[in-house]
Amino acid sequence: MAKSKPKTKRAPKKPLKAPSFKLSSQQKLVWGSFLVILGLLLFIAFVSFIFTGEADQSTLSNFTSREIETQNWLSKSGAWLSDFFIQRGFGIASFIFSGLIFLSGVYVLMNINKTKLRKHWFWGVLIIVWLSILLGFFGHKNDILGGTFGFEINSFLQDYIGKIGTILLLIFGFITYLAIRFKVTFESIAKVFTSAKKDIKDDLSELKEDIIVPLDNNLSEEAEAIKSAFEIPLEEKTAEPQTKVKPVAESAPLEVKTPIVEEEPEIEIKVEDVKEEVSESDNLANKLVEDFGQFDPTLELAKYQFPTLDLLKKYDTEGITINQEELEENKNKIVDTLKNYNIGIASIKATIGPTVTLYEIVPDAGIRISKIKNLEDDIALSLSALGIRIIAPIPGKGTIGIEVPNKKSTIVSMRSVISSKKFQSSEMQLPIALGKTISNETFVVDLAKMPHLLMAGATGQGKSVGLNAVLTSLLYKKHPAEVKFVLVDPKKVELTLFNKIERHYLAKLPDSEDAIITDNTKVIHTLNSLCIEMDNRYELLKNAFCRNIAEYNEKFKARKLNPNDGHQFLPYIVLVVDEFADLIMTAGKEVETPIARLAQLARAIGIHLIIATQRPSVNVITGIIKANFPARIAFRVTSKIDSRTILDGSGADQLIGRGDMLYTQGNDLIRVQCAFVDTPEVEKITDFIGAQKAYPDAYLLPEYVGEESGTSLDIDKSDRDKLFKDAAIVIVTAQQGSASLLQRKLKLGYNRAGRLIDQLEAAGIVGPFEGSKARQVLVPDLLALDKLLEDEI
Ligand SMILES: Nc1ncnc2c1ncn2[C@@H]1O[C@H](COP(=O)(O)OP(=O)(O)OP(=O)(O)O)[C@@H](O)[C@H]1O
Repeated sequence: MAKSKPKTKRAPKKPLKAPSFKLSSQQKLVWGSFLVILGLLLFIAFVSFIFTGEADQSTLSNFTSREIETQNWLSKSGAWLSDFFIQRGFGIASFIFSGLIFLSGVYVLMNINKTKLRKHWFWGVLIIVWLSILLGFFGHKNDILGGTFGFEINSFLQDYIGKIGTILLLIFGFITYLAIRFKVTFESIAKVFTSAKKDIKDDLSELKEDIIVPLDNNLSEEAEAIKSAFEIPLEEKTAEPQTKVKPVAESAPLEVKTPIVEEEPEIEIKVEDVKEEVSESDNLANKLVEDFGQFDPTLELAKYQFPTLDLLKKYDTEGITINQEELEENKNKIVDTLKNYNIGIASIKATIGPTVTLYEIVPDAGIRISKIKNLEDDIALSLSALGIRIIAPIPGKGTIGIEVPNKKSTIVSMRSVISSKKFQSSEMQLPIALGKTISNETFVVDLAKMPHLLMAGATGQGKSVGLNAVLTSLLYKKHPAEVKFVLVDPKKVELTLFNKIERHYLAKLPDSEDAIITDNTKVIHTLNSLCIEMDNRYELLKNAFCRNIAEYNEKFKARKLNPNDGHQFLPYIVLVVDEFADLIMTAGKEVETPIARLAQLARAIGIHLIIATQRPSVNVITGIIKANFPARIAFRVTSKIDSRTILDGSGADQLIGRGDMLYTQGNDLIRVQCAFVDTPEVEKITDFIGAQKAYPDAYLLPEYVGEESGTSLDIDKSDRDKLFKDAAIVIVTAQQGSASLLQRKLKLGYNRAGRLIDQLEAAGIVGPFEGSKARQVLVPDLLALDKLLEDEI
């Protein structure tokens, strides 16, 4: 069946262009001023038309003749336009048109969100129509009140539903408008009346207090009568007002209440109390929202512009190329190999992805799945390709999948995933566009749902690119007020570019100069500080009766939480640790404990962890860390054991590198080609953001006072390691206080060497921990050491 001619064809590409219609700054200026001026001209022409319209009527038929003069302030065009809009159109409601056009100009000039403008136009046109019909009701043919439109529609309606029907229809239109546009409800109208009633009641009680001296008894009685008249419907609707109009002493509200208490269970009364309290605070919040609108966390950087798509690169090699010959060849090889082992195939189907093609086969009835699974190596051999992965069966499909790498892989650009509809229209809290799946769909996940991410892979397989893809996604979707990054980069080179957006997006310790953390002591401080931030946030959530950060922020935006009680809008915090193995090796438990604590507890309060490591060994990814990182990404690793450590199964060892990855968030393994974002692209994005107005400082984390100086000095002499003296000799001889020196010279494990260093510090032989530098040796030579040790005894 092989075809003689290799036929290549391009798969239909998804449109890469951003959906929005963009104008350059110059075009905006031209368009904006054009619309503003047009709006003004129309307004002037319309006003003039009210006075000169009648006189100009006769001139309209001779519009082209220069001899005939018009009186409109804007001459012939003014007269014609006004006649068109007002007389023959919508009557004086047409003034709204000039307003809408003027407003559109302002929006374009000031680059304000266009969705709001669309709303204004929508409602504006509806009001024009409604007003024109309403005014047409009162007007006559050919008058300017409702215009021809208003008059004609009116006469049409009146023919069919009569005058009363038309009025009722107009009222209905008005109510619908209020309900949809201003969300007015029957309850809110009732509330307005109730609060008015309450105001009057308060005024009356004040009045009553003023009239203490019964000089004017009648007035006091009157006031009381009015007061009780209002009280009755609140307490008990059935009670007759007359019974209440009694002298103050006899009005006895207790009498009314007692039967209620007896008949009704107590709980109901309590419920009413609570309701009143809640509604009062709600009322205040509603009023604040009415007056000032919802709290907008982005207000401080209101003019902040999100990075544009053109900062990201387009790649020529993008788009899937289908090589029919390759497909056919691979299919035949798979079928033949399976046939050699007596496995018949009922059907075979291919799905082409960016780096691999998935062949889905349905074996003949009675074939055992394990038999096919065991043939992984044989199929790889016959296809002479690395990175064959067999998925038997594909979850939820009832077929067996064989993934075969494409001869020519295609790059998935960051631009293509960021511009995808799936990412652009995602409603996720922290959306991350990771790349494309085997079926070429953009793969978007929510970091807030993960809630933490573990990334592992051998060196050079795409981890750093993956981290950059995650950070880029968030930069494209989240305002600086909504998310903050804590970046830990022991390699000191990978994340430095993000320094430029320190005052926009980064969080740091109050006393530190650099926001990106490269030093191990600082990492420990930062992690502990994040734990404090976590505890503080939990306290805030508890006080606000919220279960998670999303609820809390919603409540804060609705102005239901008082900033004077310490409440504030809480941005998400994303902690990114590159080279986690390095940290664990040098700081061990000190790092593991806060990380584990954050991983266990921080999800609800919006702190999310992303940890990347080159060495996915069990002493780096410990059980406690694994248990709290259900979402994992595995790039290619070198051994099955490493794959098992990350994914709890094999697969990562069969990837082909360069961003080919497996993603899991529990059970399913999804193969994704990671989106590629290059350093120059990240640089452009950070430059773009960095050039804009920023907050005065990075987001400050709570202060953490380290304890390491105290703890090490508490070590008891009797607890010293047997090798303590030997270690001291090694350190003093080499004049270098490092644990790795002890490891090498005394052939020790890291932990024991670390303990020895702590003991040497306690004994005053080496100085305190200084991050990546070796500790200072405080004893100059062996003689001094001998003396020091003797003195101790
Ligand atoms: N998604 C991708 N698409 C195409 N090529 C990629 C992708 N990811 C990585 N590569 C290629 O692999 C190279 C190494 O990637 P990267 O620097 O991310 O590896 P790494 O795992 O971080 O390595 P190290 O651990 O040494 O820092 C990149 O320079 C790039 O050429």
